[in-house]
Amino acid sequence: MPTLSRDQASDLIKAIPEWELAADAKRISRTLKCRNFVDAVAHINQISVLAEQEQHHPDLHLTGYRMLTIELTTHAINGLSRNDFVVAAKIDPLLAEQSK
Ligand SMILES: C[C@H](O)[C@H](O)[C@H]1CNC2=NC(N)=NC(=O)C2=N1
Repeated sequence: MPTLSRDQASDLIKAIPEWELAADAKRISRTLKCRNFVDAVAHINQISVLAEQEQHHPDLHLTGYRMLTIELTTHAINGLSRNDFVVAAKIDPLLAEQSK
């Protein structure tokens, strides 16, 4: 699984504008404020089903009771692969009604 260069990552992230590329170009993340705690946990559960289907698993951080941060990196290569962008694009519709 090839590691994406910073240039490749900067290009791919244009297709998923809610996501941010880390300064070290090793991960992408999206943070959103959910309606409430139960909604945030529901999103985590939806994402878990997708992650199992894709066999690619994000780091999920639920902080401040309803702030959900989703981080994607490919642990096997300690960097970004195409898979991270594929899974991010599939997560977005699950979060469609949430604010940033
Ligand atoms: C065998 C299995 O597919 C691998 O261990 C997968 C599981 N999910 C994974 N998820 C992420 N984000 N990175 C990985 O390297 C990874 N490896």
